[in-house]
Amino acid sequence: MSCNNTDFCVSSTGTATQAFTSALQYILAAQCLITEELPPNSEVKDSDEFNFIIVGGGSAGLVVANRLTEHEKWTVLLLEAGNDPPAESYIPQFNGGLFGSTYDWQYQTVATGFTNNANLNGTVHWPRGKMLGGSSSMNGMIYFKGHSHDYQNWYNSGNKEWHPERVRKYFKKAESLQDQNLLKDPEIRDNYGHDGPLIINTFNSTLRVFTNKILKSFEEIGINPVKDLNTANLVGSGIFRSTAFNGKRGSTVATYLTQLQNRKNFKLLKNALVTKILLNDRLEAYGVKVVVNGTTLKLLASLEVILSAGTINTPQLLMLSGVGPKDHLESRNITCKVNLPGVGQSLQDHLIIPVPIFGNETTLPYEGYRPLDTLRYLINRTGPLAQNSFTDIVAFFSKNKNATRPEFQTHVQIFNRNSSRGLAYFSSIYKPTIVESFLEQNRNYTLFLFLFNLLHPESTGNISLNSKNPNDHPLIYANYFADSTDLEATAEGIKVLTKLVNTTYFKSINGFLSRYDWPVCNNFELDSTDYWKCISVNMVLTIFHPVGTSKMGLNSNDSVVDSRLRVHKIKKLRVIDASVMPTITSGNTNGPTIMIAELGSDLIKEDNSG
Ligand SMILES: Cc1cc2nc3c(=O)[nH]c(=O)nc-3n(C[C@H](O)[C@H](O)[C@H](O)COP(=O)(O)OP(=O)(O)OC[C@H]3O[C@@H](n4cnc5c(N)ncnc54)[C@H](O)[C@@H]3O)c2cc1C
Repeated sequence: MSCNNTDFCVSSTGTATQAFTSALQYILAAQCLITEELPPNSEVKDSDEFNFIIVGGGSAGLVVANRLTEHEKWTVLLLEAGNDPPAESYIPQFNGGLFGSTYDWQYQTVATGFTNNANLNGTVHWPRGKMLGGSSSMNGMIYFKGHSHDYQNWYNSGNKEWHPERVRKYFKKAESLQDQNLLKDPEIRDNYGHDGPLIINTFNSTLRVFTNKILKSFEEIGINPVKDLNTANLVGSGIFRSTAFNGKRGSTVATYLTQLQNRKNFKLLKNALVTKILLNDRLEAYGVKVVVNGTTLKLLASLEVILSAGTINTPQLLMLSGVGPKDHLESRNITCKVNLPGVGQSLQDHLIIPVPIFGNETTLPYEGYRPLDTLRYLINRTGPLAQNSFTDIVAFFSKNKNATRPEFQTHVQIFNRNSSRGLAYFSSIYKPTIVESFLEQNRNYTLFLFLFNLLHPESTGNISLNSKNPNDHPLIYANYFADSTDLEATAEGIKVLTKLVNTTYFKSINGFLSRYDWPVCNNFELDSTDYWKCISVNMVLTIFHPVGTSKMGLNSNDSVVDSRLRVHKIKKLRVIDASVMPTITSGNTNGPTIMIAELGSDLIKEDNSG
């Protein structure tokens, strides 16, 4: 249908046609308001010098860029391998829509044969954002700050900058809590910051009736609902806070970058893949080699180079630059400039096991969104598109009900009967027999999929180079369940969760646990410890929280940066991103990464204020 008035399918004297045309124009214009207008590439020439060069404009990198450019005399260049985020990044419902696209680095773990035999290719997809905002531009927008004990552990192992009280101050510096209901509660109000760039809010879920029923079920099995899990130090269940506002994602682009983009001392290059850190004979970092739209440039930093390329790319870049385990570098024909055995090691991640409870729930709303929902979103940013694609509740729990630091977490996904989404989810990950087990039950029943997660794994993995080519994906060994205590804990934790089938709500919908058809597990009794061990090993996935590959610590034999985030044995080089975590935090890692970047930026300011 053309917008010329004569071509409309109704006869009109003109007034109606004009009204329809202007409505269509309004809608077309409204889509342009979804994305942010971001700065174009700065004019930068070969050998240009800046005070600071930041590699990677993700969750951490944009925070650092924002904080360093507050110092008007410093020039700061941010180099980002990706481009501006697309519309799908801003619309919360499409949070999974960037997987496998050019905005995703599309990493896969190495197939070892020990785990993941039920997964396609025996591997786990590890998406990572390749765009401004990095993974904060494609994540689930869940906001947790970790548990105070997590930071106490960091501090106790010698990282003196990271006392839980100091960490708390930097979370608050980042935050601006905007949920008006929660702000009325003095304890919650006090637990958050109010003037920071990072807007913290709550989704207005269209599934609230159902999520309330599930929260009630959690309560019946002893996981009590609380008003705000961050304030309750992650004990209990509840609605999570989200990094989204006005119906849109609040990535570090929408929060930190939009604030800083007009500062004259800020320079930006997108589509800029850094391939090497330049080190002189005194082992000082003095710049980087970067490929921008096919042209290689050497860019110089007079004060510091800061690596914020994330848990996979930061160690990759260190190793490509000759910093890492000597034997490994030599095996890839790279001259070792600094032998740091810890680079790429100590990898931790939150694994997930999808635990399926089916039930006869017939009153769920339409799954996904319809054209009217799209209109509603374009007009006032509400409805299903303004919330993420899974439910906004989680539970933290332990085997011991009195534990004050949780061992496990679960997210909850609901798939209607005959769910095309469910089918897409299972068939993009698992081999056909697993998909069949889902389809068989989902024909008649709604699926409540509990994404069980082990919060403090003992197993560690590692990242190594496949080759010295910077475009080659590094090798990711996730090593889930390499330590058998993780498998034991996972199976026990899942059995706490499966008690949900006996709660009032799930009984009312004849809820039942369903077996995955995976031959080697079929001899085990459903819901037995052995059954869950078998399923866990064969079907384990990630909830996308890799950390630790440039771990902070005192000893350069096993850690990469000191507690001021300076790379051991090298001057003027820091790492500020999720890779510096000495141990993984409880809960989702975006908030802690932003906190690290806030605190790390102040460390840079302190160390360069002379
Ligand atoms: C799909 C998904 C869902 C998630 N859901 C949540 C959630 O709901 N809540 C939560 O708290 N956490 C979540 N996380 C985890 C969280 O987003 C990450 O922990 C956090 O974003 C890590 O931040 P970072 O700065 O370390 O890395 P990133 O944000 O990934 O940033 C790294 C940046 O560096 C760039 N880069 C890499 N290499 C180079 C190079 N050589 N040259 C130039 N640039 C480079 C990348 O393109 C990227 O922009 C999720 C993650 C993913 C991937």
